[in-house]
Amino acid sequence: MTDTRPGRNPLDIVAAALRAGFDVIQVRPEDHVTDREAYELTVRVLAMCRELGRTCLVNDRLHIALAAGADGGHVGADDLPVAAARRILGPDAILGATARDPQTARRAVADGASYLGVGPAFATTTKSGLPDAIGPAGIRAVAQAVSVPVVAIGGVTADRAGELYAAGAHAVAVVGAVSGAADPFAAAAEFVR
Ligand SMILES: Cc1ncc(COP(=O)(O)OP(=O)(O)O)c(N)n1
Ligand SMILES: Cc1nc(C(=O)O)sc1CCOP(=O)(O)O
Ligand SMILES: [Mg+2]
Repeated sequence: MTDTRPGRNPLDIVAAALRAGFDVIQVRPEDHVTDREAYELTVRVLAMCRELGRTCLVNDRLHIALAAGADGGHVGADDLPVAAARRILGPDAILGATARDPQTARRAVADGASYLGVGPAFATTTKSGLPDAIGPAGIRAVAQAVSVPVVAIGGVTADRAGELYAAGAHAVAVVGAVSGAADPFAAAAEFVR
């Protein structure tokens, strides 16, 4: 996931992550990023993904996903409802939804989510206001409740990703462990390894 916090260079990090073998990039423009900036970032990330046959999603701002021609988007509890997001993106787009418990997860899938972002797996400093970490057990509870892929998110490091896969995660999503690394390519490669 892109890191648009001040002082970060999201495009360089995305390039390193793609070079290391990441399959999916989610463009996640934070609130201070204008729509114009978010669109321009998405267009550039999408071009990098297309060149390598990887997938590009846009968080929250589905109009930008559509305008740029991205592969889909992601919504959470404060965003458009999943069913509305599905109507906007159409039947074939990838649509992720945040779910922290089995009941929310089942509802999101019924409303059209094609994968679920589940967390926070572990404590994170990247996003504030989150509930307590749910750990591998929380990931497992959701993974057992649905048949769509579960993406574990929140405080994920390469060292701890294995616990999440063992709990049923199909993938992990990461910001800080790659973006904040001294060598983002090496950090991303460690995840892939
Ligand atoms: C893969 C994935 N999982 C969860 C989220 C979080 O979405 P949300 O709860 O809407 O919070 P923001 O990312 O919008 O701040 C995500 N983006 N991606
Ligand atoms: C954006 C986001 N959403 C979360 C959730 O639990 O919904 S955790 C999170 C932050 C992910 O960043 P990092 O890999 O640096 O912890
Ligand atoms: Mg959101």
